[in-house]
Formats: sequence, structure tokens, C-alpha cells
Amino acid sequence: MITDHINAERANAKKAGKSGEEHNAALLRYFNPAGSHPSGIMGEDPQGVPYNLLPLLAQVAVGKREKLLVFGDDYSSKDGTAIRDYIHILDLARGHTVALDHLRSKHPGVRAWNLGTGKGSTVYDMINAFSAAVGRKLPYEVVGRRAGDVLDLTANPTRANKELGWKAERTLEEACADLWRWTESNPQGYRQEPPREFVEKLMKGRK
Ligand SMILES: O=c1ccn([C@@H]2O[C@H](COP(=O)(O)OP(=O)(O)O[C@H]3O[C@H](CO)[C@H](O)[C@H](O)[C@H]3O)[C@@H](O)[C@H]2O)c(=O)[nH]1
Repeated sequence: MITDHINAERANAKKAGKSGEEHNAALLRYFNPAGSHPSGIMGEDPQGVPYNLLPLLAQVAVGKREKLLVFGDDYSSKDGTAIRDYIHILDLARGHTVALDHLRSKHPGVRAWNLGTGKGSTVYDMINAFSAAVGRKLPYEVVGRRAGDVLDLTANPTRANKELGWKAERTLEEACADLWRWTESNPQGYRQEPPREFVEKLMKGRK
């Protein structure tokens, strides 16, 4: 829809003898957003039952949920669990700002970019990485596959790397550590004041 809109605006501008190059749009293909703001004061605060792997693991870690249900261990991956491309939310956020800069400076029209790391991780990789951040093993149970899930969704971010000069830089370990800091320190999510020392540290860093 946005593609049609931009193309129509460009075509109209051309008819009117103008370049139309001010009409641009970025189609940003998110892979699996992970982590939280490193300050520990901003993060995902799911209402009701979360759907995604990391928020569910976080609830297991704080005891809101007894265990994680692993949806299938019979995929043709190294450990049988499905593969996704988990990207730190700050890398994802930066992908937006560099894409906007690109639209402003290059006027490409409508252009799509994959915002992923290019590295796939299995469900077990994620359980291990998040367990390491928490400092203890998190309980899980293997159940059947979830309808609609596929083996592997890993990005090819080459176009974003080349055209936007953007690359995901933060590791899975950082994403897990940041998510855990947020979860552990804000058990009521946004329905509580964030820890004062985190806010002060963030403000100091801004001066
Ligand atoms: O309790 C859970 C939740 C997830 N998983 C597994 O963990 C992986 C990641 O699952 P997510 O739900 O976090 O992410 P998906 O990539 O599967 O799903 C995302 O991509 C989908 C399209 O493929 C939809 O857009 C969906 O809304 C979006 O969250 C998948 O292999 C899934 O099977 C589990 O084993 N147990």
C-alpha cells in the first residue's frame, strides 16, 4: 500500500513537471527483536500471555510461568529446534534512523531492507543464552510444533549492510543480559517507578 502511494505521488509529480524525489519510503523487514534498553528502565511489558520466545523465557525466570514449552525438537537443525535471527532492539532502532537518513540523502523511492544479524540461533541456543544471563538453568518441556512455524528464518542483511552502512553489532549475550536487567529490576513493568539508580546513571550519561 505504501509502495502504491509513493509511486502514485512520484508519478503525479512527474506529470506536473517536478522530480517527485521527495517521496520515499523504507520497508524495514524485522527479524526477531530481542533485548531491552541497556539502562534497565525501558523494555517490553507484555500484557496477558506473551507470544514470543524471549518474553516467555523472562516470565519463567521470574517465576510467573512454571516452564517454557519448546515447540518441537524434530526440526532438521543442529539440535532439533527451530532457527530464528534474534536482533538487539538497539540495532533494530538504529536501522530505522540510518534508513531515514538514506531516504533523505539518496531519494531511492520505495526500498526494502532486511534488519537482521544474518546469524541464526535455535530455541535451545536461546534457552542457554538467557539461562546464562540469569545465572541458573531455566525449566522447559518439549511439546509438539506450533502451527505455522517454519524451520529457519534467518536474514540476509547484505543490502542493508552495503546500502545503509548498517550492521547489527550487539550480541545475543548482550540482548539476554539487557532483557534480564529490565525484567529483574522492573517486576511490575511500567506500572512501577524504575530503579532510581538506573535513571540517575542514564541522566549522568546524557550530560
Ligand atoms: O513458547 C514458545 C514460543 C516460541 N517458541 C519457538 O521460538 C521460536 C521463536 O518464536 P517467536 O514466537 O518468538 O518468533 P517467530 O519468529 O516464530 O514469530 C514471529 O514471526 C512470525 C512469522 O513467521 C509472526 O510474525 C509472529 O508474530 C512473530 O512473533 C520459534 O521457533 C517458536 O517455535 C517456543 O519454542 N516456545
